[in-house]
Amino acid sequence: MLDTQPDEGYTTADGRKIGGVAMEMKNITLRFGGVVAIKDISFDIRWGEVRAIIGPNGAGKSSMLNVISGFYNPQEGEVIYKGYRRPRMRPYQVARTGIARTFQNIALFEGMSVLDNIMTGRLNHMKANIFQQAMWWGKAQKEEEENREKVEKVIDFLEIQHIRKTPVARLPYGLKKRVELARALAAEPSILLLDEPMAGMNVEEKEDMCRFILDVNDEFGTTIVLIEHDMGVVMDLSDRVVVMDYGKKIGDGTPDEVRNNEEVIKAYLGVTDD
Ligand SMILES: Nc1ncnc2c1ncn2[C@@H]1O[C@H](COP(=O)(O)OP(=O)(O)OP(=O)(O)O)[C@@H](O)[C@H]1O
Repeated sequence: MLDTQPDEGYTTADGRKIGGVAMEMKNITLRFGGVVAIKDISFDIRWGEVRAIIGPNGAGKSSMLNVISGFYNPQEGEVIYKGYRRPRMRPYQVARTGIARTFQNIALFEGMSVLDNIMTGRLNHMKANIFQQAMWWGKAQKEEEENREKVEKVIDFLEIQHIRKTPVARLPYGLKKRVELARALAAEPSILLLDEPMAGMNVEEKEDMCRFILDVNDEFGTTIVLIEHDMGVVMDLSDRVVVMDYGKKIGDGTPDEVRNNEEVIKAYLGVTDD
């Protein structure tokens, strides 16, 4: 059943067109035993948007990303995706609906090359069965070529040609994070979820990552939902920001609106009276 009507979206201050609602989180509550990680939170994500989720440690941000990616199913509330209520799904099923993610702690195959790691991002696009793959028959061969082509495009885009054969274990932290982004992008997602993409990076690595995130959004029109602690980064990158605190939503709006929200200032930005 259609729960949301498509609407026109809006135009950002810098002239980018943001589309209608892609996903709506409606009254989401998520509990772990006695701990309420998310309390009755609602917000939406629009096509083409860079949407940030911020908040202090333990606010429930990762839990929210895990609800979006299907890793957790909330006890209460609904996820409306593309106008339809999403049934309970497992993460791989959600991935097939065009949602890819990166993790707070890098989750790559350390012993495998960069190229092979990124190829695993194409798994959802592989349809040929094992027998066809083993025999290298038509369909499997064509599929393999297509997958390689897509992966090479991502490698070029993220400027990691020089390390394509390097085992991930040998890479510095910033490049590992970029490879993780590459693997998520190889899935050609409509919505990309980034859990603290800049965490642990030095200034230069952060600048690179910011540029790549904006380029992905611009070039492929990918909708991006990101959790980030660096407020400068959040304010620079995001079109709209959801602010969480102790599992509740305490703010939602443009970076400027959020920056000037009294509750947010008190709870999160920690501005003192002097
Ligand atoms: N798998 C789990 N089992 C039990 N409690 C959990 C689980 N995952 C999260 N929590 C609890 O839910 C609350 C929200 O945690 P969550 O990791 O979502 O917060 P966060 O805002 O992402 O924090 P951080 O910024 O530190 O990553 C915390 O109290 C946390 O201890």
